[in-house]
Amino acid sequence: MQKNKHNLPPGPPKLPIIGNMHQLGALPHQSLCQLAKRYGPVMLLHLGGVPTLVISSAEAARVILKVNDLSSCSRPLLAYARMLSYNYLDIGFTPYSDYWKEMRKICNLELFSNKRVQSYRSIGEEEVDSLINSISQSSASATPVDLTEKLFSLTGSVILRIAFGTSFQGSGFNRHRFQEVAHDAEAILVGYSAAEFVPYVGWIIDRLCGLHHRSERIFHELDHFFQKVIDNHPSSERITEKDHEDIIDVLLKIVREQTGSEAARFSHANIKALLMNIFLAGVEPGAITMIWAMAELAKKPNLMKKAQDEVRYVTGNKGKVDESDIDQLQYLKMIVKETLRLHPPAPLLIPRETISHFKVNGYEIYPKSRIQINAWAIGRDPDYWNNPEEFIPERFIDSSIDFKGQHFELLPFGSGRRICPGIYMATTIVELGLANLLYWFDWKLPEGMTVKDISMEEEPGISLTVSKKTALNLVAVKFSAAS
Ligand code: HEM
Repeated sequence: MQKNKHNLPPGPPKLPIIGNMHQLGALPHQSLCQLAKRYGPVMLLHLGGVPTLVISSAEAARVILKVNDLSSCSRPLLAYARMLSYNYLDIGFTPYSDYWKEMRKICNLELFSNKRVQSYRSIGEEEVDSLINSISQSSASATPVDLTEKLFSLTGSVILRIAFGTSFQGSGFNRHRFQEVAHDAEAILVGYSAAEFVPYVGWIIDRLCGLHHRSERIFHELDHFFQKVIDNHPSSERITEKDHEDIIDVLLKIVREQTGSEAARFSHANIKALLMNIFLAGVEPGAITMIWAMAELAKKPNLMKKAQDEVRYVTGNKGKVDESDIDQLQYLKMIVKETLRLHPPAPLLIPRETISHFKVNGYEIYPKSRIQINAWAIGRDPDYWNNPEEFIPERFIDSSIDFKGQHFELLPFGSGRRICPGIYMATTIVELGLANLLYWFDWKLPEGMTVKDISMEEEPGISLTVSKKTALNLVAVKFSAAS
């Protein structure tokens, strides 16, 4: 197929069968960033038999995600996404189609609108309160707090209540297993399976390596959980007895209200496919962002102090940071932006596939090309950022740059038609969580540790999201004016 194509982007020479797979390393976004220094910001690799364009500059990302948004807004059919998305009935992994447009409309209007996120507000506040209470207990005994565990628990509890109307106790998952399943499912979704990249025999390799079996196990575990929570949902008459609708209530209502030719178009399988996306997107990326932010601040106590002064000044002696304070926390918002610049939780976004032909940087991009945008590399590009490796929230003072998809040097949520629809929901919980951690406690390093000992290494492995490799343990000292 490549033979009749001309003026393709440059890229490293490939090996038979595996192509450039061996060059991805344990942290593909980092290896690809290095390769881009040699071959340029529009680079062509072969992952097994699949030609893949890797984009590593803000300008090339703009040409793809804005100028050619419609041409580049599909998704490739990933081998294991088929299973986990109920045969592409979801929104995140389904190719561009009328079905995707319908699902996206439901997300934008019904599930993640500002109004809907506001209606979840009390859940976020209650879960943050219980996080603060549990940290207070460790603080009383001066034992280090495992913030990694606590923050995954926070996002897990919030998403369980908002989406599934349940809690850890009711879900049948313990907190550890919940996080493990989310992580495994993400790795399976975009992990480089042999079925994907090795023609004809790839599926045999996956079976021999146990990947196929592992995927089936995760799928059945989640499917069982989704079915159970759907079955436990009240009938239409009883919804009004609840103080708020969760996402399953909203989706069941859509199923019930289908009429005429629409009837049965949207069924339990569609709901479960969407729940799969919400489960995966809702738990890991938010927790990862808060963990990196706290690690960066623990490394720079002067910045931590500045953020604490701000939140304590704005909150005064109310004894609680609530969402109405968050708009005034300008420095905290800069910290979140800076964290997402250096540590985008999905460093290569979600792969795209082109629908029609266009050009980038003079190279021809053909239909059905796979595209990976390296948001991690773009966030560290010295052409756009001064001292790009340094954590400097102040760089956003007097800057209009944000992460809502209009500034291509900062793309943690992607851009264009496929931009993350959960941005508002995600930033709401990240800002609320961080503001409370900074308000209620001073954070110290465990006995014998110095700032140099805080590891900023990333967890190796091929997955949709990349987290901090080691748990973040800090000692919480209750701030006296807050007690
Ligand atoms: C810090 C938190 C989050 C980050 C960094 C993040 C990042 C992303 C990225 C990079 C994409 C792909 C965008 C593209 O292809 O251009 C995406 C898509 C998506 N995100 Fe998020 N996300 C976050 C939180 C959430 C939350 C809380 C939800 C909902 C509960 C959510 C739901 C989705 C969905 C459904 C898609 C697929 C959209 C589509 O393909 O049309 N995300 N997200």
